[in-house]
Amino acid sequence: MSTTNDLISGITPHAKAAVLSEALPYIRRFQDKTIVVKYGGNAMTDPALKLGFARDVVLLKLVGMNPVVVHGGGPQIDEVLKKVGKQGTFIQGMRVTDEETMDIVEMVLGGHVNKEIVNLINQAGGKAVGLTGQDGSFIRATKLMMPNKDKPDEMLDIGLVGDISSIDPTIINFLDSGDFIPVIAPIGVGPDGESYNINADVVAGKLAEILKAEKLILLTNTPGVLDKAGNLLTGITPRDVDAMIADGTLSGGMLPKIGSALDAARSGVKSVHIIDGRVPNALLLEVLTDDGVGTLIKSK
Ligand SMILES: Nc1ncnc2c1ncn2[C@@H]1O[C@H](COP(=O)(O)OP(=O)(O)O)[C@@H](O)[C@H]1O
Ligand SMILES: CC(=O)N[C@@H](CCC(=O)OP(=O)(O)O)C(=O)O
Repeated sequence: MSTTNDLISGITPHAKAAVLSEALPYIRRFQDKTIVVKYGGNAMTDPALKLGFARDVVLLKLVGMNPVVVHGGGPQIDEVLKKVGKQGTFIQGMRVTDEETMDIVEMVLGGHVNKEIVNLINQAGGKAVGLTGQDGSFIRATKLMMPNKDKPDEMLDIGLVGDISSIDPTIINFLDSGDFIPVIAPIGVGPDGESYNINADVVAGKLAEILKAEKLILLTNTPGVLDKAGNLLTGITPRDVDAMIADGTLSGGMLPKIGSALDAARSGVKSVHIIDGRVPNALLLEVLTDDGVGTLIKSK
């Protein structure tokens, strides 16, 4: 994987200055605005990319925006499940979560992955604070009952998976105003204090809505949303999404992602993007340059 230094080594000083200058209108436009960034587990594979992501987040904070990071970690959970002889099972993009799996989810997401991102952001010069929805009970959830898409009047029980009932933004606003960068693991707390596993795209979408975010950016491991032939779609509407779900073009982890992205766009988040987290500095490209990357999710 090439580093930022490799990428810019052949560029003239004038071209570098031009890129910085191009960022100015975006820095002004997004001053004090909240940008919710979902960092998917599939985009977290390469150490140089992870460091680059952390640097991008810190840069956005230092130029006056309020980045809020929500992370996933599906593949990282699968790795630990495998070590204990369990196989991850998903229904419509949601992990079937029994008690043992939930313990592993808390350990991997709330522990290892969360602290790694916090540490990387801090190493890059930011002040990150890691949270799960258990902290201050800020993400409340109840057990999700999922409609069976083959039998519409039947509900599926997929274990300790949470349906968000409320998000209290107080702690996030408090951290933002203190120049901290919140880093959130997608775990909710139930009425009796129990933990629920929630898809990270769903948490990011709902949080963007509640925080009245300017942008929601979902970083994943594809160039964006792809059509049937595998070509990148630079923009999609709700009608496109319905058609692509019906004909199976959208499947697996893309289902909760696209659903959350659409909900956020319809609830007033000004721009919602699904972008390729494997591209170095993807976040900066999306926020600070004229060249949007990935797919823009339109509200209508
Ligand atoms: N039409 C589509 N366009 C792009 N990706 C798709 C599509 N349909 C299904 N996918 C799958 O969705 C995956 C991204 O979701 P997911 O695995 O949950 O990633 P993340 O960890 O980033 O949330 C892609 O790697 C791809 O396999
Ligand atoms: C209910 C559910 O599916 N939870 C997800 C939470 C992590 C996640 O969403 O990770 P990615 O963003 O990397 O896919 C899971 O257990 O995998």
